Amino acid sequence: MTEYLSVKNLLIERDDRLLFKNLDFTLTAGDVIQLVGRNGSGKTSLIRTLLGLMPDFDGELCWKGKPLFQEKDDFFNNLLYLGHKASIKSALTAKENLEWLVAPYYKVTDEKIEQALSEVGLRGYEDVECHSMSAGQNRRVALAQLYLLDLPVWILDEPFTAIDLAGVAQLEARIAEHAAQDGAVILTTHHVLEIDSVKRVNLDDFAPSSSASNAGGSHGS
Ligand SMILES: Nc1ncnc2c1ncn2[C@@H]1O[C@H](COP(=O)(O)OP(=O)(O)OP(=O)(O)O)[C@@H](O)[C@H]1O
Repeated sequence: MTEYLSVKNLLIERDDRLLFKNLDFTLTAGDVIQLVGRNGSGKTSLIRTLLGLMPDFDGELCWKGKPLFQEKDDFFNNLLYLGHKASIKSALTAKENLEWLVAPYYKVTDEKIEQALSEVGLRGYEDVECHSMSAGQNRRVALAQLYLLDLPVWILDEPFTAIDLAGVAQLEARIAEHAAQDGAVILTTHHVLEIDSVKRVNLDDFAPSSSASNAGGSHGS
């Protein structure tokens, strides 16, 4: 099984305030890791650190066993990242947004985009400008990337935001399907996920006052 990411003895501070320390986990093919923790515990900060956007940290981050930032081209070539904002341009149509979002990877056909939009419940919305769609529909346009891009590692920050119950169930099914096909997923959400064998990493366990953090850490599943 490919070991994609490993996080060893990670410590992150923001504005001189310790968020967590002694954090350890690995992301292997087939894994779904749910980052949990109270508001402000550092879930997004951890994701930003993995993406290289917060370079001040202590600890070791590896991609396929080698230092992550030496391997960042391979990492980014294998990564689908969806941030907690949907990253949708309101002046563009659903189809134009998806063309723009997948352009760094490859050119997709209109048919593939239509299929992906149909998967997220937006059949017939291809040529609708996103400013005239709801928040949940905008999120669904972004989520259509999960049906378009063939990338093994997904990092999804609050992907369920604004999504209705049926959409949540469908997204959970897509995540489980990806993992079953040897993909790997890290996501943040406050939802209780209906996905078998999801591993939970609770950042509260690694917060400064926590005994796990002081004792060297562990992660639950
Ligand atoms: N833009 C920022 N500049 C400085 N500090 C920030 C910024 N955003 C967040 N922080 C600090 O970093 C800490 C961690 O924030 P982060 O967004 O990583 O938490 P989170 O676990 O993702 O929270 P939530 O569950 O509310 O999304 C917060 O307690 C906050 O004090």
